Amino acid sequence: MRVLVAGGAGYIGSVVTAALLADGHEVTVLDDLSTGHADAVPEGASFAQVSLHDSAPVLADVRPDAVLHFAARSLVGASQQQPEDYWHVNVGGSLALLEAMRAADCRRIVFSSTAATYGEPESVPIREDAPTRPTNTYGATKLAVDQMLTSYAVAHGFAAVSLRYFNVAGAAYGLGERHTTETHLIPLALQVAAGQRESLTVYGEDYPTPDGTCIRDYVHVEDLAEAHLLALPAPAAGEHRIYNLGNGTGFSVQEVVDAAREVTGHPVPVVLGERRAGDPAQLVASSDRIRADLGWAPRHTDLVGIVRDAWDVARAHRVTPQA
Ligand SMILES: NC(=O)c1ccc[n+]([C@@H]2O[C@H](COP(=O)([O-])OP(=O)(O)OC[C@H]3O[C@@H](n4cnc5c(N)ncnc54)[C@H](O)[C@@H]3O)[C@@H](O)[C@H]2O)c1
Ligand SMILES: O=c1ccn([C@@H]2O[C@H](COP(=O)(O)OP(=O)(O)O[C@H]3O[C@H](CO)[C@H](O)[C@H](O)[C@H]3O)[C@@H](O)[C@H]2O)c(=O)[nH]1
Repeated sequence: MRVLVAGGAGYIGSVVTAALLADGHEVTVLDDLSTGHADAVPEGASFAQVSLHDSAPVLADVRPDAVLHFAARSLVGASQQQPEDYWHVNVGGSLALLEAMRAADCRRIVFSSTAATYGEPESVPIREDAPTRPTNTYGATKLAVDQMLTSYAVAHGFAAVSLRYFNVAGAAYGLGERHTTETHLIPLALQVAAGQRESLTVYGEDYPTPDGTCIRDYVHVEDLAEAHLLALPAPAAGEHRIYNLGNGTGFSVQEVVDAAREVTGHPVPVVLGERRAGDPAQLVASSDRIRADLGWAPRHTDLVGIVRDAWDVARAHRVTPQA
């Protein structure tokens, strides 16, 4: 297929671009480099430094068979401070992209949705038929795009898949997480291990979990890439599917810190902090639907292995020069 990857210079988009190329697809990356890196675009992909809002000429020129849409603002805290930026990029940008697709007669799309569309869960593991009650603007904007896709499928014959990622982690194809503003637990713990930060603040130790710290579902980015390859041809015209993507197992913040110590062999000093607003005690996905429909099965489910892959690539990028 000829595929356009919006946001392919970012963490997940670059890994999926590499997987698409390895699978024999022709790839054009569209990215404004607002949080991505030009050198993350894998060799073999064409690159257009263009915003979602100005994507029409690129779509008209490339005439892709399908679009994979990763481009977004995705910091939960910032979404509460600057909601306008999140509605503009995530919703306005996605609408511009869908209209550019329609004009170029491309109606197949896989979209990066999120566990944040569910909000505080009533029960875990979380299934796709759970209520969607986002507790922050980021989750609300992603849910709005999911709904946009449903209506484009019904009205305009789009074949669409929303993949609701839980906590994406690890590295593949030499590509890992390199966010200038890093808020995610695993890269932060590894920066502490590398001596780039003094300590890691653990946001709360009094949750109703076995060790008192929050439990999350860390899914390896390589397993996520595999899910995109399976999802791409799956829906028929007029169909919008929604799939959760998680590891199936939850790990606590304390277990992540222990894994970071084990993998790196360095101390990871920890400071106990307040709970972070809006953090549910436990978020774990049921990925039964994508397993049943598409035969997806995560292969890199071991936490130490996930942390090791992240560490190896971070070191190779000299993000952790002391290591
Ligand atoms: N990392 C996670 O754990 C996680 C979890 C759930 C969902 N997601 C979603 O997955 C997607 C990828 O996440 P990531 O961690 O790789 O983020 P990232 O910031 O590394 O990648 C996003 C990419 O989109 C680009 N971009 C942003 N706005 C753009 C615009 N207006 N026009 C063109 N390009 C634009 C950025 O430059 C960047 O390269 C996002 O949509 C995010 O919301 C991520
Ligand atoms: O310095 C830190 C950073 C994180 N945490 C804790 O570690 C866990 C994981 O936090 P992350 O920030 O790495 O990830 P989140 O679970 O907050 O966010 C993830 O899930 C969200 C849905 O709730 C969104 O989908 C988001 O994009 C995705 O990264 C949380 O319990 C958090 O409180 C700490 O204790 N200290």
